Amino acid sequence: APWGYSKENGPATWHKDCPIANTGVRQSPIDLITTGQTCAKYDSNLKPVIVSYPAFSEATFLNNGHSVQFQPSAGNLSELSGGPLTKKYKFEQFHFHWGNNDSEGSEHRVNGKMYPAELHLVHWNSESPNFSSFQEAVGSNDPHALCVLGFFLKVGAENASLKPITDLLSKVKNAGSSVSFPGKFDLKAVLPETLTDYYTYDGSLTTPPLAECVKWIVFKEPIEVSTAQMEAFRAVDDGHGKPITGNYRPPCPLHTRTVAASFK
Ligand SMILES: NS(=O)(=O)c1nccs1
Ligand SMILES: [Zn+2]
Repeated sequence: APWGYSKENGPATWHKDCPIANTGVRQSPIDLITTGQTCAKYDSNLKPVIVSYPAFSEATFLNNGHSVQFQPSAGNLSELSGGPLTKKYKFEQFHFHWGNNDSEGSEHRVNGKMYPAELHLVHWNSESPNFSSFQEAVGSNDPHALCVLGFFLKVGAENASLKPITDLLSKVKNAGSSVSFPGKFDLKAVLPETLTDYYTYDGSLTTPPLAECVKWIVFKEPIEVSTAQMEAFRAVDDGHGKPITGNYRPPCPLHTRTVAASFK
C-alpha cells in the first residue's frame, strides 16, 4: 500500500520500504532548539536568501493524496541562490503540511512548538554536472542536490497572496485530482520581503524516499493565514474518503549535525 499518514501507512511504517527512515543520520524534519547545548549556532557569514520568482503563468495544482502541490511547467525560470548556498537552484514545486487543529501541523518545530502548517518551496541544484532534473537530483546521493525553503504558517489575518491557492483547494478535494492553475501566480508576494532570518542544516526529504540530499532553510518569521484558509486545507481528502489531517512527519534525531542560524 502506498505510504501516507494513517496508523497503517504513516511515518512509523515508512522504514519498511525506506530503511533510511530508521538508519539515516540526517533525516528531516527536526526540532529547532534555540537554547542549550545542541542549539542553533549563530553564523555571521550567512547571507540573505535570494529568490527570483517571476510570476508563474502555467502550472498544475494537484492533490496527490498526501499533500497539495503547485508545480509550474518545466520552462519556469524561477531561481534561488544566496543564503548558505554556493550554487543556483531551480524551482520545482511548492506544497504544504498541515494538522487538523491549530496546535499541530508543521514538520519543523521551534523548541518543541509546532505551527498549524508549513509551506515547502522545493528546488534542485541546476549547476551540478551530475544531474539535470529534479528526479535525477533526488537519486544523486549529492548532499545538497536539493534546497527546500520552509515557512511556518500561523493563524491571523487572511493572506491575500495565498488566496488564489486556498480558494482552489475545494477544486482538488479528491485525491488524484488536479487543475490547471488559472492565470498567473505571484509566489514572491507570499514571502516576507527580507529573507534574512533563518535556520539552516543538512537533512532529507520528509516524505518517502526520505533521500538525504536536502539543504534545509527554515525561516524564523511565520506567514499569516486566516482560520478559513487553514480550514480549507483540512477539507482536502486523502483518497480513502477521509480528509488529509496531520500530513507531517515527527521530528528526527539530530545525531552529529549542527544547525546554523543567520540571526542572533
Ligand atoms: N516534504 S519535502 O519538501 O521534504 C519533499 N518530499 C518529497 C519531495 S519534496
Ligand atoms: Zn514538504
